Amino acid sequence: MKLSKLIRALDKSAVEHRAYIPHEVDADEVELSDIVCDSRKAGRGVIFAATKGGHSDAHDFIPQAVEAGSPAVLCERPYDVDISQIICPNVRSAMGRVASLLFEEPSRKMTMIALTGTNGKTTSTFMTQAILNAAGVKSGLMGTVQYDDGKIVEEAEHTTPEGCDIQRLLSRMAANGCQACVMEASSHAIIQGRIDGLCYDRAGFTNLTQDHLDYHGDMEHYFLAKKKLFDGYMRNNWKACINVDDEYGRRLRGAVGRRAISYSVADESADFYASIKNVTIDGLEIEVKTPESLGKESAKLPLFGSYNVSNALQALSLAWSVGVSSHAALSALENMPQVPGRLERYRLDSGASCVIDFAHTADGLEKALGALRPICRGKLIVVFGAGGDRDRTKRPLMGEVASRIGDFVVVTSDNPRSEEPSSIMAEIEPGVKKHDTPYAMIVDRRTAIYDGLDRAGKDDMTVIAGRGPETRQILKDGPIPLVDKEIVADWCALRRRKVL
Ligand SMILES: CC(=O)N[C@H]1[C@@H](OP(=O)(O)OP(=O)(O)OC[C@H]2O[C@@H](n3ccc(=O)[nH]c3=O)[C@H](O)[C@@H]2O)O[C@H](CO)[C@@H](O)[C@@H]1O[C@H](C)C(=O)N[C@@H](C)C(=O)N[C@H](CCC(=O)O)C(=O)O
Ligand SMILES: Nc1ncnc2c1ncn2[C@@H]1O[C@H](COP(=O)(O)OP(=O)(O)OP(=O)(O)O)[C@@H](O)[C@H]1O
Ligand SMILES: N[C@H](CCC[C@H](N)C(=O)O)C(=O)O
Ligand SMILES: [Mg+2]
Repeated sequence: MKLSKLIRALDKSAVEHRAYIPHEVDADEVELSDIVCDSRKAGRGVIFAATKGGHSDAHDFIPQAVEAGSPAVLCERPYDVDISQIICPNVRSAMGRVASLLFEEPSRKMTMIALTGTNGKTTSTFMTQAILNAAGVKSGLMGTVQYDDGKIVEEAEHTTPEGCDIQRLLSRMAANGCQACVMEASSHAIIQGRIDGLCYDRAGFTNLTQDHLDYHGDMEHYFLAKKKLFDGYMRNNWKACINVDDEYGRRLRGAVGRRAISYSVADESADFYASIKNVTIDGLEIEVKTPESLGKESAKLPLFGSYNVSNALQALSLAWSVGVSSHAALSALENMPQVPGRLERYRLDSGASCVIDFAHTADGLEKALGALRPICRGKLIVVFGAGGDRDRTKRPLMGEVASRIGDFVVVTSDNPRSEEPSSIMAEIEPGVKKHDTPYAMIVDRRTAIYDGLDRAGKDDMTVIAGRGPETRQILKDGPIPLVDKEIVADWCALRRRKVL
Protein backbone atom coordinates (compact mmCIF):
# COMPACT_ATOMS: atom_id res chain seq x y z
CA MET A 1 0.00 0.00 0.00
CA LYS A 2 1.20 3.51 -0.78
CA LEU A 3 1.86 5.79 2.20
CA SER A 4 -0.61 8.32 0.73
CA LYS A 5 -3.37 5.68 0.70
CA LEU A 6 -2.64 4.67 4.29
CA ILE A 7 -2.84 8.28 5.42
CA ARG A 8 -6.16 8.77 3.59
CA ALA A 9 -7.50 5.62 5.28
CA LEU A 10 -6.26 6.89 8.64
CA ASP A 11 -7.93 10.28 8.05
CA LYS A 12 -11.26 8.50 7.59
CA SER A 13 -10.71 6.26 10.64
CA ALA A 14 -11.23 6.95 14.32
CA VAL A 15 -7.48 6.79 15.00
CA GLU A 16 -6.30 10.09 16.48
CA HIS A 17 -3.17 11.07 14.53
CA ARG A 18 -1.30 13.66 12.54
CA ALA A 19 1.05 12.91 9.71
CA TYR A 20 4.35 14.57 8.95
CA ILE A 21 5.80 13.98 5.47
CA PRO A 22 9.17 15.62 4.67
CA HIS A 23 9.13 18.01 1.65
CA GLU A 24 11.31 15.83 -0.49
CA VAL A 25 9.10 12.73 0.03
CA ASP A 26 6.26 11.94 -2.37
CA ALA A 27 3.80 9.85 -0.33
CA ASP A 28 2.42 8.42 -3.61
CA GLU A 29 5.82 6.87 -4.25
CA VAL A 30 6.41 5.28 -0.84
CA GLU A 31 5.34 1.65 -0.92
CA LEU A 32 4.58 0.05 2.45
CA SER A 33 4.37 -3.69 2.91
CA ASP A 34 4.57 -4.26 6.65
CA ILE A 35 4.60 -2.76 10.14
CA VAL A 36 6.71 -3.97 13.10
CA CYS A 37 7.26 -2.83 16.68
CA ASP A 38 10.79 -4.17 17.01
CA SER A 39 13.49 -2.08 15.36
CA ARG A 40 15.50 -5.25 14.80
CA LYS A 41 12.80 -6.38 12.36
CA ALA A 42 12.59 -3.02 10.53
CA GLY A 43 13.61 -2.67 6.89
CA ARG A 44 12.66 -1.34 3.46
CA GLY A 45 8.90 -0.87 3.08
CA VAL A 46 8.36 -1.53 6.78
CA ILE A 47 6.81 1.02 9.16
CA PHE A 48 8.44 1.02 12.59
CA ALA A 49 5.96 1.50 15.45
CA ALA A 50 7.83 3.03 18.38
CA THR A 51 5.99 1.87 21.48
CA LYS A 52 6.75 2.80 25.06
CA GLY A 53 7.37 -0.39 27.01
CA GLY A 54 8.02 -1.25 30.62
CA HIS A 55 11.76 -1.30 30.07
CA SER A 56 12.53 0.97 27.16
CA ASP A 57 11.05 3.73 25.06
CA ALA A 58 11.28 2.49 21.49
CA HIS A 59 11.58 6.09 20.22
CA ASP A 60 15.24 5.53 21.07
CA PHE A 61 15.35 2.81 18.41
CA ILE A 62 14.01 5.01 15.58
CA PRO A 63 17.53 5.71 14.22
CA GLN A 64 18.13 1.94 14.09
CA ALA A 65 14.91 1.47 12.08
CA VAL A 66 15.81 4.32 9.73
CA GLU A 67 19.26 2.81 9.26
CA ALA A 68 17.60 -0.52 8.37
CA GLY A 69 15.61 1.26 5.64
CA SER A 70 12.20 1.97 7.22
CA PRO A 71 10.49 4.72 5.23
CA ALA A 72 8.07 5.76 8.01
CA VAL A 73 7.58 5.58 11.75
CA LEU A 74 4.56 5.53 13.99
CA CYS A 75 5.48 7.49 17.11
CA GLU A 76 4.07 9.43 20.04
CA ARG A 77 6.08 12.64 19.59
CA PRO A 78 7.82 14.20 16.59
CA TYR A 79 11.26 12.70 16.27
CA ASP A 80 14.16 14.69 14.95
CA VAL A 81 14.80 12.64 11.85
CA ASP A 82 13.74 13.45 8.32
CA ILE A 83 11.45 10.57 7.46
CA SER A 84 7.65 10.30 7.35
CA GLN A 85 6.03 10.17 10.76
CA ILE A 86 2.53 9.29 11.86
CA ILE A 87 2.11 10.73 15.33
CA CYS A 88 -0.47 9.18 17.68
CA PRO A 89 -1.08 9.68 21.40
CA ASN A 90 -0.66 5.95 22.17
CA VAL A 91 1.31 3.86 19.69
CA ARG A 92 0.63 0.56 21.46
CA SER A 93 -3.06 1.08 20.95
CA ALA A 94 -2.84 2.67 17.47
CA MET A 95 -0.43 0.07 16.11
CA GLY A 96 -3.07 -2.63 15.57
CA ARG A 97 -5.48 -0.17 13.94
CA VAL A 98 -2.82 1.17 11.59
CA ALA A 99 -1.75 -2.40 10.77
CA SER A 100 -5.36 -3.35 10.13
CA LEU A 101 -5.67 -0.53 7.56
CA LEU A 102 -2.32 -1.43 6.01
CA PHE A 103 -3.39 -5.06 5.59
CA GLU A 104 -6.86 -4.05 4.23
CA GLU A 105 -8.79 -4.95 7.39
CA PRO A 106 -8.38 -8.74 7.35
CA SER A 107 -10.48 -9.30 10.48
CA ARG A 108 -13.56 -8.05 8.61
CA LYS A 109 -13.20 -11.01 6.24
CA MET A 110 -13.46 -13.61 9.01
CA THR A 111 -15.61 -14.69 11.91
CA MET A 112 -13.49 -13.55 14.84
CA ILE A 113 -13.54 -15.61 18.03
CA ALA A 114 -11.57 -14.80 21.20
CA LEU A 115 -11.12 -16.92 24.30
CA THR A 116 -10.13 -15.54 27.67
CA GLY A 117 -9.86 -16.85 31.24
CA THR A 118 -7.05 -18.15 33.44
CA ASN A 119 -6.94 -21.79 32.36
CA GLY A 120 -8.34 -23.72 29.43
CA LYS A 121 -7.90 -21.13 26.66
CA THR A 122 -5.38 -23.08 24.62
CA THR A 123 -7.29 -26.34 25.03
CA SER A 124 -10.62 -24.74 24.11
CA THR A 125 -9.18 -22.87 21.11
CA PHE A 126 -7.72 -26.11 19.74
CA MET A 127 -11.11 -27.79 20.23
CA THR A 128 -13.00 -24.93 18.59
CA GLN A 129 -10.64 -24.88 15.63
CA ALA A 130 -10.94 -28.66 15.22
CA ILE A 131 -14.74 -28.45 15.24
CA LEU A 132 -14.89 -25.56 12.78
CA ASN A 133 -12.42 -27.19 10.40
CA ALA A 134 -14.35 -30.48 10.53
CA ALA A 135 -17.52 -28.55 9.72
CA GLY A 136 -15.88 -27.02 6.66
CA VAL A 137 -15.29 -23.60 8.21
CA LYS A 138 -11.58 -23.19 7.60
CA SER A 139 -10.06 -21.63 10.71
CA GLY A 140 -6.79 -20.07 11.71
CA LEU A 141 -5.53 -20.12 15.29
CA MET A 142 -3.39 -17.91 17.54
CA GLY A 143 -2.38 -18.91 21.03
CA THR A 144 0.23 -20.04 23.49
CA VAL A 145 1.41 -23.07 21.55
CA GLN A 146 1.21 -22.06 17.92
CA TYR A 147 0.03 -19.72 15.21
CA ASP A 148 -1.79 -21.47 12.35
CA ASP A 149 -2.50 -19.30 9.30
CA GLY A 150 -4.43 -22.03 7.49
CA LYS A 151 -1.33 -23.20 5.66
CA ILE A 152 1.71 -22.92 7.90
CA VAL A 153 1.86 -23.67 11.62
CA GLU A 154 4.62 -21.90 13.54
CA GLU A 155 5.68 -21.92 17.17
CA ALA A 156 4.15 -19.05 19.11
CA GLU A 157 6.13 -16.28 20.79
CA HIS A 158 3.27 -14.84 22.80
CA THR A 159 -0.15 -16.17 23.73
CA THR A 160 -1.55 -13.01 22.14
CA PRO A 161 0.94 -11.33 19.81
CA GLU A 162 1.54 -7.58 19.48
CA GLY A 163 -1.13 -5.63 17.54
CA CYS A 164 0.89 -5.41 14.33
CA ASP A 165 1.78 -9.10 14.48
CA ILE A 166 -1.87 -10.08 15.02
CA GLN A 167 -2.93 -8.14 11.93
CA ARG A 168 -0.13 -9.61 9.77
CA LEU A 169 -1.18 -13.10 10.84
CA LEU A 170 -4.83 -12.31 10.13
CA SER A 171 -3.94 -11.09 6.65
CA ARG A 172 -2.17 -14.41 6.00
CA MET A 173 -5.21 -16.31 7.29
CA ALA A 174 -7.51 -14.32 5.00
CA ALA A 175 -5.18 -14.86 2.04
CA ASN A 176 -5.18 -18.60 2.77
CA GLY A 177 -8.96 -18.74 2.68
CA CYS A 178 -9.68 -18.92 6.41
CA GLN A 179 -13.27 -18.04 7.19
CA ALA A 180 -12.68 -17.86 10.93
CA CYS A 181 -9.94 -17.06 13.40
CA VAL A 182 -9.89 -18.57 16.87
CA MET A 183 -7.51 -16.83 19.25
CA GLU A 184 -6.55 -16.53 22.89
CA ALA A 185 -6.82 -13.08 24.43
CA SER A 186 -4.48 -12.91 27.43
CA SER A 187 -5.08 -10.36 30.16
CA HIS A 188 -1.66 -8.81 29.44
CA ALA A 189 -2.67 -8.33 25.82
CA ILE A 190 -6.02 -6.76 26.70
CA ILE A 191 -4.41 -4.29 29.12
CA GLN A 192 -1.51 -3.46 26.79
CA GLY A 193 -3.83 -2.75 23.83
CA ARG A 194 -2.50 -5.62 21.71
CA ILE A 195 -6.05 -6.37 20.52
CA ASP A 196 -6.99 -2.72 19.94
CA GLY A 197 -8.49 -2.34 16.49
CA LEU A 198 -10.07 -5.79 16.60
CA CYS A 199 -13.74 -6.59 16.95
CA TYR A 200 -14.97 -10.07 17.76
CA ASP A 201 -18.16 -11.86 16.83
CA ARG A 202 -17.84 -14.32 19.68
CA ALA A 203 -15.90 -14.37 22.94
CA GLY A 204 -15.50 -17.13 25.47
CA PHE A 205 -14.72 -17.00 29.19
CA THR A 206 -13.32 -20.18 30.76
CA ASN A 207 -12.65 -19.32 34.43
CA LEU A 208 -10.71 -17.00 36.69
CA THR A 209 -8.36 -18.29 39.38
CA GLN A 210 -5.17 -16.93 40.85
CA ASP A 211 -2.39 -16.04 38.42
CA HIS A 212 -0.57 -12.93 37.22
CA LEU A 213 -1.16 -10.99 40.44
CA ASP A 214 2.35 -9.59 39.98
CA TYR A 215 0.92 -7.73 36.98
CA HIS A 216 -2.72 -7.04 37.91
CA GLY A 217 -2.31 -6.52 41.66
CA ASP A 218 -5.43 -8.30 42.82
CA MET A 219 -8.15 -10.62 41.55
CA GLU A 220 -10.60 -7.76 40.98
CA HIS A 221 -8.25 -5.97 38.59
CA TYR A 222 -7.40 -9.28 36.95
CA PHE A 223 -11.14 -9.89 36.41
CA LEU A 224 -11.68 -6.36 35.07
CA ALA A 225 -8.87 -6.91 32.55
CA LYS A 226 -10.65 -10.02 31.25
CA LYS A 227 -14.05 -8.30 31.31
CA LYS A 228 -12.70 -5.50 29.12
CA LEU A 229 -12.75 -7.93 26.20
CA PHE A 230 -16.53 -8.18 26.47
CA ASP A 231 -17.04 -4.45 27.13
CA GLY A 232 -14.93 -2.97 24.38
CA TYR A 233 -14.04 -5.34 21.59
CA MET A 234 -17.26 -6.85 20.29
CA ARG A 235 -19.12 -6.43 16.97
CA ASN A 236 -22.86 -6.09 16.41
CA ASN A 237 -24.77 -9.28 17.21
CA TRP A 238 -22.00 -10.64 19.36
CA LYS A 239 -22.42 -13.51 21.76
CA ALA A 240 -20.40 -14.65 24.77
CA CYS A 241 -19.98 -18.29 25.83
CA ILE A 242 -19.47 -18.33 29.58
CA ASN A 243 -18.59 -20.99 32.14
CA VAL A 244 -21.17 -20.42 34.86
CA ASP A 245 -19.55 -22.96 37.19
CA ASP A 246 -17.01 -20.23 37.88
CA GLU A 247 -17.97 -17.40 40.25
CA TYR A 248 -16.42 -14.76 37.97
CA GLY A 249 -18.17 -16.40 35.03
CA ARG A 250 -21.51 -15.89 36.79
CA ARG A 251 -20.61 -12.26 37.40
CA LEU A 252 -19.75 -11.84 33.76
CA ARG A 253 -23.02 -13.46 32.67
CA GLY A 254 -24.84 -10.86 34.76
CA ALA A 255 -22.95 -8.08 33.01
CA VAL A 256 -23.36 -9.52 29.52
CA GLY A 257 -27.11 -10.18 29.86
CA ARG A 258 -28.93 -11.54 26.80
CA ARG A 259 -25.70 -11.95 24.87
CA ALA A 260 -24.65 -14.79 27.17
CA ILE A 261 -24.69 -18.48 26.27
CA SER A 262 -24.00 -20.39 29.47
CA TYR A 263 -22.33 -23.74 29.98
CA SER A 264 -21.90 -25.89 33.04
CA VAL A 265 -20.93 -29.31 34.29
CA ALA A 266 -22.96 -28.75 37.47
CA ASP A 267 -26.11 -26.83 36.60
CA GLU A 268 -28.54 -28.57 34.23
CA SER A 269 -30.35 -25.32 33.50
CA ALA A 270 -27.34 -23.90 31.66
CA ASP A 271 -27.68 -23.64 27.87
CA PHE A 272 -25.03 -26.34 27.51
CA TYR A 273 -24.70 -28.95 30.22
CA ALA A 274 -22.69 -32.16 30.32
CA SER A 275 -22.26 -34.98 32.78
CA ILE A 276 -19.66 -37.72 32.88
CA LYS A 277 -21.23 -41.15 32.52
CA ASN A 278 -18.12 -43.27 32.57
CA VAL A 279 -14.34 -42.91 32.92
CA THR A 280 -12.32 -45.45 30.95
CA ILE A 281 -8.62 -45.89 30.33
CA ASP A 282 -9.10 -44.10 26.99
CA GLY A 283 -11.12 -41.16 28.17
CA LEU A 284 -14.58 -39.99 29.16
CA GLU A 285 -18.05 -40.97 28.11
CA ILE A 286 -20.23 -37.92 28.46
CA GLU A 287 -23.84 -36.93 27.93
CA VAL A 288 -24.53 -33.45 26.69
CA LYS A 289 -27.63 -31.31 26.76
CA THR A 290 -27.62 -28.52 24.18
CA PRO A 291 -30.20 -25.90 23.24
CA GLU A 292 -30.93 -27.77 20.01
CA SER A 293 -31.29 -31.31 21.37
CA LEU A 294 -34.63 -32.56 22.61
CA GLY A 295 -32.92 -35.49 24.24
CA LYS A 296 -29.26 -35.72 25.17
CA GLU A 297 -26.27 -36.47 22.96
CA SER A 298 -23.63 -38.97 24.03
CA ALA A 299 -19.96 -38.88 23.10
CA LYS A 300 -16.70 -40.62 23.94
CA LEU A 301 -13.98 -38.01 24.35
CA PRO A 302 -10.28 -38.93 24.40
CA LEU A 303 -9.90 -36.63 27.43
CA PHE A 304 -9.75 -36.73 31.21
CA GLY A 305 -11.04 -34.49 33.96
CA SER A 306 -14.33 -32.66 34.25
CA TYR A 307 -12.39 -29.47 33.49
CA ASN A 308 -11.81 -30.82 30.01
CA VAL A 309 -15.54 -31.42 29.71
CA SER A 310 -15.88 -27.69 30.52
CA ASN A 311 -13.37 -26.91 27.81
CA ALA A 312 -15.33 -29.11 25.40
CA LEU A 313 -18.55 -27.26 26.30
CA GLN A 314 -16.81 -23.94 25.66
CA ALA A 315 -15.89 -25.15 22.17
CA LEU A 316 -19.30 -26.72 21.52
CA SER A 317 -21.15 -23.58 22.52
CA LEU A 318 -18.90 -21.31 20.45
CA ALA A 319 -19.23 -23.56 17.40
CA TRP A 320 -23.00 -23.89 17.87
CA SER A 321 -23.31 -20.11 18.13
CA VAL A 322 -21.79 -19.77 14.66
CA GLY A 323 -24.00 -22.44 13.14
CA VAL A 324 -22.31 -25.82 13.68
CA SER A 325 -24.66 -28.55 14.93
CA SER A 326 -23.73 -30.05 18.29
CA HIS A 327 -23.85 -33.53 16.80
CA ALA A 328 -21.19 -32.63 14.21
CA ALA A 329 -19.20 -30.78 16.85
CA LEU A 330 -19.17 -33.74 19.24
CA SER A 331 -18.00 -36.13 16.58
CA ALA A 332 -15.19 -33.70 15.69
CA LEU A 333 -14.16 -33.69 19.36
CA GLU A 334 -14.23 -37.49 19.47
CA ASN A 335 -11.67 -37.56 16.69
CA MET A 336 -9.55 -34.55 17.48
CA PRO A 337 -5.78 -34.90 17.91
CA GLN A 338 -3.96 -34.45 21.23
CA VAL A 339 -3.57 -30.83 22.29
CA PRO A 340 0.23 -30.51 22.65
CA GLY A 341 1.40 -30.85 26.25
CA ARG A 342 -2.07 -30.91 27.82
CA LEU A 343 -2.39 -34.23 29.72
CA GLU A 344 -0.18 -35.82 27.07
CA ARG A 345 0.08 -39.47 28.13
CA TYR A 346 2.79 -42.04 27.59
CA ARG A 347 2.44 -45.69 28.61
CA LEU A 348 5.76 -47.38 29.29
CA ASP A 349 6.61 -51.07 28.87
CA SER A 350 7.42 -51.19 32.60
CA GLY A 351 3.72 -50.81 33.36
CA ALA A 352 4.31 -47.25 34.59
CA SER A 353 3.00 -44.20 32.78
CA CYS A 354 3.99 -40.60 32.37
CA VAL A 355 1.96 -37.46 31.69
CA ILE A 356 3.19 -34.09 30.46
CA ASP A 357 0.92 -31.18 31.32
CA PHE A 358 1.01 -27.37 31.19
CA ALA A 359 -0.46 -26.82 34.69
CA HIS A 360 1.32 -23.74 36.03
CA THR A 361 -1.21 -22.41 38.52
CA ALA A 362 -2.58 -23.94 41.73
CA ASP A 363 -5.99 -24.42 40.14
CA GLY A 364 -4.54 -25.94 36.95
CA LEU A 365 -2.42 -28.34 38.99
CA GLU A 366 -5.35 -29.27 41.20
CA LYS A 367 -7.54 -29.94 38.17
CA ALA A 368 -4.91 -31.90 36.25
CA LEU A 369 -3.83 -34.04 39.23
CA GLY A 370 -7.46 -34.47 40.25
CA ALA A 371 -8.21 -35.84 36.79
CA LEU A 372 -5.29 -38.25 36.89
CA ARG A 373 -5.65 -39.50 40.46
CA PRO A 374 -8.66 -41.76 39.64
CA ILE A 375 -6.92 -43.37 36.66
CA CYS A 376 -3.60 -43.89 38.45
CA ARG A 377 -3.61 -47.32 40.06
CA GLY A 378 -0.33 -46.88 41.88
CA LYS A 379 1.74 -43.94 43.17
CA LEU A 380 1.28 -40.48 41.69
CA ILE A 381 4.66 -38.73 41.38
CA VAL A 382 4.57 -35.01 40.62
CA VAL A 383 7.52 -33.14 39.09
CA PHE A 384 6.96 -29.40 38.81
CA GLY A 385 8.32 -25.89 39.42
CA ALA A 386 7.06 -22.33 39.03
CA GLY A 387 8.03 -19.57 36.62
CA GLY A 388 10.35 -16.77 37.72
CA ASP A 389 9.42 -13.06 37.37
CA ARG A 390 5.77 -14.07 37.68
CA ASP A 391 3.18 -14.14 40.46
CA ARG A 392 5.19 -15.32 43.49
CA THR A 393 2.20 -15.91 45.72
CA LYS A 394 1.06 -18.88 43.66
CA ARG A 395 4.26 -20.82 44.47
CA PRO A 396 3.37 -22.25 47.93
CA LEU A 397 -0.20 -22.81 46.77
CA MET A 398 1.08 -25.02 43.94
CA GLY A 399 3.33 -26.85 46.42
CA GLU A 400 0.38 -27.53 48.70
CA VAL A 401 -1.73 -28.94 45.86
CA ALA A 402 1.08 -31.21 44.62
CA SER A 403 1.77 -32.70 48.05
CA ARG A 404 -1.95 -33.01 48.91
CA ILE A 405 -2.83 -34.98 45.77
CA GLY A 406 0.52 -36.60 44.92
CA ASP A 407 2.33 -39.47 46.67
CA PHE A 408 5.79 -38.08 45.96
CA VAL A 409 6.77 -34.58 44.88
CA VAL A 410 9.88 -33.48 43.01
CA VAL A 411 10.23 -29.69 43.12
CA THR A 412 12.37 -28.35 40.30
CA SER A 413 12.88 -25.38 37.95
CA ASP A 414 10.38 -24.13 35.39
CA ASN A 415 11.45 -20.94 33.59
CA PRO A 416 13.46 -19.14 36.32
CA ARG A 417 13.97 -16.06 34.10
CA SER A 418 15.98 -13.49 36.08
CA GLU A 419 15.43 -15.25 39.44
CA GLU A 420 17.62 -17.75 41.25
CA PRO A 421 16.00 -21.20 40.65
CA SER A 422 16.67 -22.38 44.22
CA SER A 423 14.93 -19.28 45.63
CA ILE A 424 11.79 -20.01 43.61
CA MET A 425 11.88 -23.61 44.82
CA ALA A 426 12.33 -22.41 48.41
CA GLU A 427 9.07 -20.45 48.02
CA ILE A 428 7.26 -23.59 46.82
CA GLU A 429 8.61 -25.74 49.68
CA PRO A 430 6.48 -24.39 52.58
CA GLY A 431 3.38 -25.40 50.62
CA VAL A 432 4.74 -28.90 50.04
CA LYS A 433 5.48 -29.21 53.76
CA LYS A 434 1.82 -28.65 54.67
CA HIS A 435 1.36 -32.40 54.16
CA ASP A 436 3.50 -35.37 55.08
CA THR A 437 4.13 -36.36 51.48
CA PRO A 438 7.81 -37.15 50.86
CA TYR A 439 9.56 -34.83 48.44
CA ALA A 440 12.86 -33.99 46.79
CA MET A 441 14.27 -30.64 45.66
CA ILE A 442 16.27 -30.94 42.41
CA VAL A 443 17.17 -27.71 40.62
CA ASP A 444 18.14 -29.21 37.26
CA ARG A 445 14.91 -30.08 35.46
CA ARG A 446 16.38 -32.97 33.47
CA THR A 447 17.73 -34.61 36.63
CA ALA A 448 14.40 -33.99 38.36
CA ILE A 449 12.42 -35.60 35.53
CA TYR A 450 14.80 -38.58 35.49
CA ASP A 451 14.31 -38.88 39.26
CA GLY A 452 10.52 -38.77 38.91
CA LEU A 453 10.60 -41.41 36.18
CA ASP A 454 13.08 -43.62 38.08
CA ARG A 455 10.76 -43.69 41.08
CA ALA A 456 7.80 -45.04 39.07
CA GLY A 457 7.17 -48.78 39.16
CA LYS A 458 4.32 -50.76 37.62
CA ASP A 459 0.99 -48.89 37.83
CA ASP A 460 2.69 -45.68 39.03
CA MET A 461 2.34 -42.42 37.14
CA THR A 462 4.85 -39.55 36.82
CA VAL A 463 3.26 -36.20 36.06
CA ILE A 464 5.62 -33.57 34.66
CA ALA A 465 3.83 -30.25 35.01
CA GLY A 466 4.31 -26.59 34.15
CA ARG A 467 5.85 -26.40 30.69
CA GLY A 468 3.78 -28.65 28.43
CA PRO A 469 5.34 -28.37 24.97
CA GLU A 470 7.58 -25.36 25.72
CA THR A 471 10.82 -25.65 23.79
CA ARG A 472 13.12 -23.23 25.62
CA GLN A 473 13.92 -22.85 29.29
CA ILE A 474 14.41 -19.19 30.10
CA LEU A 475 17.36 -18.70 32.45
CA LYS A 476 19.13 -15.59 33.75
CA ASP A 477 21.65 -15.79 30.91
CA GLY A 478 19.06 -16.36 28.21
CA PRO A 479 17.09 -19.29 26.83
CA ILE A 480 18.40 -22.84 26.39
CA PRO A 481 16.66 -25.65 24.46
CA LEU A 482 14.63 -27.87 26.80
CA VAL A 483 11.60 -29.97 25.95
CA ASP A 484 10.02 -32.16 28.63
CA LYS A 485 8.89 -34.71 26.04
CA GLU A 486 12.45 -35.06 24.73
CA ILE A 487 13.78 -35.57 28.25
CA VAL A 488 11.31 -38.43 28.67
CA ALA A 489 12.53 -39.91 25.36
CA ASP A 490 16.18 -39.54 26.49
CA TRP A 491 15.37 -41.27 29.77
CA CYS A 492 13.66 -44.11 27.90
CA ALA A 493 16.75 -44.56 25.69
CA LEU A 494 19.06 -44.50 28.71
CA ARG A 495 17.01 -46.96 30.77
CA ARG A 496 16.07 -49.11 27.73
CA ARG A 497 12.39 -48.46 28.24
CA LYS A 498 9.82 -48.37 25.45
CA VAL A 499 6.77 -46.18 25.03
CA LEU A 500 3.86 -48.45 24.09
C1 LIG B 1 4.97 -7.60 30.77
C2 LIG B 1 4.92 -7.74 29.28
O1 LIG B 1 3.96 -8.23 28.77
N1 LIG B 1 5.98 -7.31 28.61
C3 LIG B 1 6.03 -7.31 27.15
C4 LIG B 1 6.43 -5.93 26.71
O2 LIG B 1 7.66 -5.68 27.31
P1 LIG B 1 8.07 -4.23 27.67
O3 LIG B 1 6.85 -3.37 27.78
O4 LIG B 1 8.95 -4.29 28.86
O5 LIG B 1 8.89 -3.84 26.38
P2 LIG B 1 10.32 -3.15 26.34
O6 LIG B 1 11.35 -4.19 26.55
O7 LIG B 1 10.30 -1.97 27.25
O8 LIG B 1 10.40 -2.67 24.83
C5 LIG B 1 9.56 -1.63 24.33
C6 LIG B 1 9.52 -1.75 22.85
O9 LIG B 1 10.86 -1.57 22.33
C7 LIG B 1 11.05 -2.49 21.29
N2 LIG B 1 12.50 -2.71 21.08
C8 LIG B 1 13.27 -3.25 22.04
C9 LIG B 1 14.63 -3.46 21.80
C10 LIG B 1 15.19 -3.08 20.56
O10 LIG B 1 16.39 -3.23 20.28
N3 LIG B 1 14.37 -2.53 19.64
C11 LIG B 1 13.04 -2.35 19.85
O11 LIG B 1 12.34 -1.86 18.98
C12 LIG B 1 10.30 -3.73 21.75
O12 LIG B 1 9.98 -4.57 20.64
C13 LIG B 1 9.05 -3.12 22.38
O13 LIG B 1 8.02 -2.97 21.43
O14 LIG B 1 6.55 -5.87 25.30
C14 LIG B 1 7.54 -6.77 24.77
C15 LIG B 1 7.59 -6.58 23.25
O15 LIG B 1 6.45 -7.05 22.65
C16 LIG B 1 7.16 -8.19 25.14
O16 LIG B 1 8.12 -9.10 24.65
C17 LIG B 1 7.05 -8.30 26.65
O17 LIG B 1 6.59 -9.58 26.97
C18 LIG B 1 7.33 -10.19 28.03
C19 LIG B 1 8.57 -10.86 27.45
C20 LIG B 1 6.45 -11.23 28.68
O18 LIG B 1 6.94 -12.13 29.29
N4 LIG B 1 5.14 -11.12 28.58
C21 LIG B 1 4.21 -12.09 29.18
C22 LIG B 1 3.93 -11.78 30.64
C23 LIG B 1 2.92 -12.06 28.40
O19 LIG B 1 2.60 -11.11 27.71
N5 LIG B 1 2.19 -13.15 28.55
C24 LIG B 1 0.90 -13.28 27.96
C25 LIG B 1 0.28 -14.60 28.39
C26 LIG B 1 -0.14 -14.58 29.84
C27 LIG B 1 -1.24 -15.59 30.07
O20 LIG B 1 -1.12 -16.73 29.66
O21 LIG B 1 -2.29 -15.25 30.63
C28 LIG B 1 0.96 -13.33 26.43
O22 LIG B 1 0.00 -12.89 25.77
O23 LIG B 1 1.92 -13.94 25.90
N1 LIG C 1 -10.92 -25.43 32.26
C1 LIG C 1 -9.86 -25.59 33.04
N2 LIG C 1 -9.94 -25.31 34.37
C2 LIG C 1 -8.85 -25.46 35.18
N3 LIG C 1 -7.66 -25.92 34.76
C3 LIG C 1 -7.53 -26.20 33.44
C4 LIG C 1 -8.62 -26.05 32.53
N4 LIG C 1 -8.19 -26.40 31.30
C5 LIG C 1 -6.89 -26.73 31.44
N5 LIG C 1 -6.50 -26.63 32.73
C6 LIG C 1 -5.16 -26.85 33.32
O1 LIG C 1 -4.42 -25.68 33.00
C7 LIG C 1 -3.34 -25.99 32.12
C8 LIG C 1 -3.29 -24.95 31.03
O2 LIG C 1 -4.37 -25.19 30.15
P1 LIG C 1 -4.46 -24.36 28.81
O3 LIG C 1 -3.14 -24.32 28.21
O4 LIG C 1 -5.59 -24.90 28.02
O5 LIG C 1 -4.85 -22.96 29.44
P2 LIG C 1 -4.52 -21.47 29.01
O6 LIG C 1 -5.66 -20.66 29.54
O7 LIG C 1 -4.28 -21.38 27.58
O8 LIG C 1 -3.18 -21.14 29.80
P3 LIG C 1 -2.13 -19.93 29.47
O9 LIG C 1 -2.77 -18.69 29.95
O10 LIG C 1 -0.93 -20.22 30.24
O11 LIG C 1 -1.88 -19.95 28.01
C9 LIG C 1 -3.62 -27.40 31.60
O12 LIG C 1 -2.43 -28.06 31.29
C10 LIG C 1 -4.38 -28.02 32.73
O13 LIG C 1 -3.50 -28.47 33.72
N1 LIG D 1 1.18 -18.04 29.85
C1 LIG D 1 1.79 -18.35 31.11
C2 LIG D 1 2.69 -19.48 30.88
C3 LIG D 1 3.47 -19.92 32.07
C4 LIG D 1 4.28 -21.12 31.78
C5 LIG D 1 5.28 -21.47 32.80
N2 LIG D 1 6.11 -22.46 32.20
C6 LIG D 1 6.11 -20.27 33.24
O1 LIG D 1 7.08 -20.00 32.59
O2 LIG D 1 5.74 -19.64 34.24
C7 LIG D 1 2.51 -17.11 31.64
O3 LIG D 1 3.02 -16.32 30.84
O4 LIG D 1 2.51 -16.92 32.84
MG1 LIG E 1 -2.83 -20.57 26.48
